[in-house]
Amino acid sequence: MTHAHDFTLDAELDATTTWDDQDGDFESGYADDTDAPAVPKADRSRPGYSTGDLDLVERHELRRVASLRTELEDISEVEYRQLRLERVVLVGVWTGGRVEDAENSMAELALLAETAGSEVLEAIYQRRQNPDPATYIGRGKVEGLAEIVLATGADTVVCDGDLAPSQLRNLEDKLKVKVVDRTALILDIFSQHAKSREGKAQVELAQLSYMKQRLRGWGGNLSRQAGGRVAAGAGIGSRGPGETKIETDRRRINTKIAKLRRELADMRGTRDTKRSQRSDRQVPAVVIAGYTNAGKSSLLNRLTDAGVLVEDALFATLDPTTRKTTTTDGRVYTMSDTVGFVRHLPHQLVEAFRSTLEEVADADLVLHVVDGSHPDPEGQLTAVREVFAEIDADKVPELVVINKADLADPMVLARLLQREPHAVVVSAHTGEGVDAVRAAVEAELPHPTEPFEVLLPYERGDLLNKIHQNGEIDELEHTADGTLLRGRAHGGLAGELAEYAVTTAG
Ligand SMILES: Nc1nc2c(ncn2[C@@H]2O[C@H](COP(=O)(O)OP(=O)(O)OP(=O)(O)O)[C@@H](O)[C@H]2O)c(=O)[nH]1
Ligand SMILES: [Mg+2]
Repeated sequence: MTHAHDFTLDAELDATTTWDDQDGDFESGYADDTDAPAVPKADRSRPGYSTGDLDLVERHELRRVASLRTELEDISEVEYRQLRLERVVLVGVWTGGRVEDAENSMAELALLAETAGSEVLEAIYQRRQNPDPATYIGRGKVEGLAEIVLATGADTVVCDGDLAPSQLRNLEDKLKVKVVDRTALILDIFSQHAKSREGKAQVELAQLSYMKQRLRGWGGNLSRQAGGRVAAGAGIGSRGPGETKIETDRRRINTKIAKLRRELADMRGTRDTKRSQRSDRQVPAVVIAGYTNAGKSSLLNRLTDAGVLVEDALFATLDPTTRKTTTTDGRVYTMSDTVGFVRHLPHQLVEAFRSTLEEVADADLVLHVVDGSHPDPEGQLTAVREVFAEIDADKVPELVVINKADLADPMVLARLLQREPHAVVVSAHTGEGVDAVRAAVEAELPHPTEPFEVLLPYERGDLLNKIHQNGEIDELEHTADGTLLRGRAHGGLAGELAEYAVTTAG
């Protein structure tokens, strides 16, 4: 059993099955073959499910009625079709590299699927030079996959890639269940989690663009769909799907996309104004970024008591959440949470989320959080840095924070520290290392540079406050005429202080 592996996940991922083109058979990945059940454990543990062939066929028929065919109707409403994933089988194609990479990729897909609210019944991948242009996995393997779908009672197959519309359609035709790709899955998660107006608009835009590309591919399905619905006794004669309908849909999608783009441009204007106000005030901005599920929101909570939503689901954060906080010596700075990164983030999403990510490029410091307990933290660091480079955020000073120290293997932590000598090890969970992170952040914050020496009258307590919050004080003395201060401030504040400057003669 060369590729046998149980994922070390909480996921109900009981088995990995690998197909190898060389030997033609597919291999089931149960670690112990004597224990290999006829159906995956997840299914066995489900009371009321029998594995009789007839039942399977019946369940299959039921699911078919409730699957994609009926949901295509949504397109005419110019609404993104809801995936409503429930019981899924994951499928990947492993084209090269280490076995662990293939399995990490599948494990991540499993986490994504669970985040979307589905139950993972089985994960399989095939070793092959390239994905099949027609069916993603090898044509000969589709039948085997169909059997697994039937045996597990899955209602959806999720492919670990960005599939062509024709590939999705071919697989759906053969498997008789809904087939989605990684992009659709991520879009679905985004749409479930987006909360702010801007976040929602961005997700919708990305969904519409994705859908528009697929409309062409679904043309054939749309026509055939009528038969399916007639057979199911629904919508007889009430709809006439066909090319004209697709054209209408496409036009409506285009109109909606244009409208969303305009709205987003407006929202972005507001955001830029806010940001320039901040840079006028010279309040340093720290941004927490990193791979999804690394613990960014948890760390922000620890550092600022912000109460940001923390969820053991990928993409818990979709709103840029900014908090104001202070250093131990009273200087004010902001700290923002960001949306988590994923590998192979669909290109249309990178663009859609650019305004969120741009915050990283504008920051004075990035806290790059990585999950030290993940099987491949180095891979995550690299993947995130690639995105930083894409959005011109790679020039921003970066502080690597290795989180989940309480879970991580000490050997892995040591290995990471060797690679990232300036990293800080922390557990947002236990609080271990949080003070070290805070100290490191304070040390990295840009310092004000304009020296001042002023005598502030006592009625200018407001200015004194500002100096405390945004400047640095070297000397402070209370005199009969006011407060005598020496230190450094940012340009704006230094300008305000100018009128109280102490002349050397004083
Ligand atoms: N054991 C342990 N769990 C942690 C730690 N930090 C975070 N977690 C858990 O990891 C999960 C993800 O944490 P979040 O803070 O939501 O992660 P995130 O990076 O903000 O995730 P997204 O916003 O989805 O990208 C949650 O279940 C946390 O409770 C830690 O130091 N130790
Ligand atoms: Mg978060």
